[in-house]
Amino acid sequence: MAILLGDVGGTNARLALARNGSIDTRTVTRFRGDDYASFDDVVRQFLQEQDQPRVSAVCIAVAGPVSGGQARLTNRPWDFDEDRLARLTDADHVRLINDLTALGYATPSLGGDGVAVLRTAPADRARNGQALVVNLGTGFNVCAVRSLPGGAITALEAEEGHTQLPANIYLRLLDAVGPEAIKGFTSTEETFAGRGLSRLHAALTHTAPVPGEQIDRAADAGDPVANATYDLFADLVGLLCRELALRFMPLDGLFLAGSVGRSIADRMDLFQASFLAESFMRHIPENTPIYLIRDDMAALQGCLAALS
Ligand SMILES: Nc1ncnc2c1ncn2[C@@H]1O[C@H](COP(=O)(O)OP(=O)(O)OP(=O)(O)O)[C@@H](O)[C@H]1O
Repeated sequence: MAILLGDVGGTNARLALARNGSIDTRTVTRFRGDDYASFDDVVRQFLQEQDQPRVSAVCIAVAGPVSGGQARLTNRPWDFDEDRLARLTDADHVRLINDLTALGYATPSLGGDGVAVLRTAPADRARNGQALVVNLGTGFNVCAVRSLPGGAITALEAEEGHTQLPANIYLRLLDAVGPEAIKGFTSTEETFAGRGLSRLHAALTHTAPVPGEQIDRAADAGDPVANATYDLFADLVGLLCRELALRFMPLDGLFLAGSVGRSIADRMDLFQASFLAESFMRHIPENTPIYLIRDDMAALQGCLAALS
């Protein structure tokens, strides 16, 4: 019987069925959160469309903290409950996990077109069995991954988006946007998620915030302020990733993810300049390879791995 997998972010929810140990790619469906009152409504519609009234197991990755079989999306008022999902799907086994934990579980199986190499590190000998996923999307979070003997991995939960900004990032922002606009940059997530990019652009243009995809398109079309926004943003993401590299030592790889993460991939020169800034322990960022997760289904793969 089929397994139900889900990746629920603040903007989009993706659902799929897996059969015989792999995702049935024909079933992958994206739902816009704004169009539904609850996640249960999304599940009901999906199972009906797939003509699949019951499944054997369920694993849903949620962009928010998970505890005691329950979860709540950070950036949308949806809640999740393993027992309720079991009743809805008739499944014997239901598991909720954090969406970044799911991406962490997916890292060993990423390959081919699913991942792009943004920077190679000089020495394979530096590998230490540790990796880090850094997601810039509707929200911001990280997942530290540790490889265990025998090929298993463990993925750690975190709420990095709700930490304070490092002082060097705060000061660089203060310099760029001034003492009034700096008040909006209250956390790592408010600075580095999609609304952080929008906030930065609004502060530099003195206009109302517009969505990140609009800034990306304007930058590609040669708009000077959109490009200045991205130049500063890529520089700040480099500084942040340098902090994260020192904190987690992900010498097997730092994996950027999320739509905002993907939008800075072609601005890696500015990112690298701050990522590799001259400093104590510079060899740690220097020995950290950087990858971009391009596979939109990576979190679903991680959900499947979490059930095995
Ligand atoms: N090309 C782009 N450039 C910059 N920002 C973008 C681009 N496309 C989408 N965004 C922004 O990315 C955010 C959505 O991120 P993503 O597509 O990773 O969704 P999500 O999975 O719902 O997010 P999360 O898992 O963080 O809750 C929105 O803030 C959106 O405005």
